[in-house]
Amino acid sequence: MASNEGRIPQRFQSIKQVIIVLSGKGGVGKSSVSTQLALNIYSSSPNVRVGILDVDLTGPSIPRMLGLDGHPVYQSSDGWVPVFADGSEGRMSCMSVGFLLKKRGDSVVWRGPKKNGMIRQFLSDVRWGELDCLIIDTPPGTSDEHLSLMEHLAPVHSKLSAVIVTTPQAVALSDAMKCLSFARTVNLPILGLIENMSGYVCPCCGEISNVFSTGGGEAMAHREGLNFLGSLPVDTELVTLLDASSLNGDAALEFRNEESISFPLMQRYKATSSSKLFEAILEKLLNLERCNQAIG
Ligand SMILES: Nc1ncnc2c1ncn2[C@@H]1O[C@H](COP(=O)(O)OP(=O)(O)OP(=O)(O)O)[C@@H](O)[C@H]1O
Ligand code: SF4
Repeated sequence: MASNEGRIPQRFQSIKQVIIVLSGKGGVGKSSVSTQLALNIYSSSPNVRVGILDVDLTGPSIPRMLGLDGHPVYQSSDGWVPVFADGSEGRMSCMSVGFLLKKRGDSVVWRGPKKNGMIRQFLSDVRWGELDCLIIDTPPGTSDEHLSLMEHLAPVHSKLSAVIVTTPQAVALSDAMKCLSFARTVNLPILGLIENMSGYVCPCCGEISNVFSTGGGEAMAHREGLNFLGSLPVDTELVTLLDASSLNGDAALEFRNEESISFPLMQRYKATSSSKLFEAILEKLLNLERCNQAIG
């Protein structure tokens, strides 16, 4: 796998901010938080340009969540052209190993060096152009992918930081602590922590009930001196939305035609209660000064 490592600084020169989304445990909602972060940043201003790089090599889900499954990636003489979200007028772009697999469901079984090569190639070869923010969705835990990202990005980008996603349960919190420890070890500033699947939004009346424990993420943030960015309840509307985005063929067309206005995913997302809650999270993020972000 050829890569052009020397191009990484030049590629990242035109990207104002890079946010790495981390979680200690799988399935806590890291990819859906990455997707929501991108959608909220996109809609925060009419000229904002946002990219998502999905480096969850063994379980890429961003193309599915953005409704971009199966889109081809073009290789130009100057590198890979990212995939643009339908109707986003080129303001939301995405790159994922999911676009490079022959079919959805194919798995990537790679050892460390090959994974590192892929990440290096993503960082050096994707033509993001000017971006206000690049969000990087990572695999759960802290592994080759995270080390590789830090090795290549920390020396070239001064606005590199992370968001940690956890659920409130003890097992997820204990894994989130490992992420925090990783971030501290590699001097990665943490913007804050989001507690996902915290309570349940009733689809009938919108009331939030605490089915499982809640508040564990907030308590951990306070204990560790992190910014607590907010809680997101289990939201069936959000699941329906992200699952519908993954439809292919006729079903997807039918879904898209219901909302013929540009960027149908965004229209649907804005109607969910998660979107309102995430607006507050973004507000907090935007207000954070970088000097308050660094920890440890
Ligand atoms: N707040 C939420 N309410 C309801 N469903 C959610 C919520 N957050 C995530 N989900 C759903 O839970 C599932 C797992 O979420 P997601 O893929 O974002 O997790 P993940 O941490 O990225 O997982 P992994 O890294 O292990 O692939 C998805 O089907 C997603 O739609
Ligand atoms: S939250 Fe309770 S009261 Fe509200 S609709 Fe659901 S079941 Fe009924």
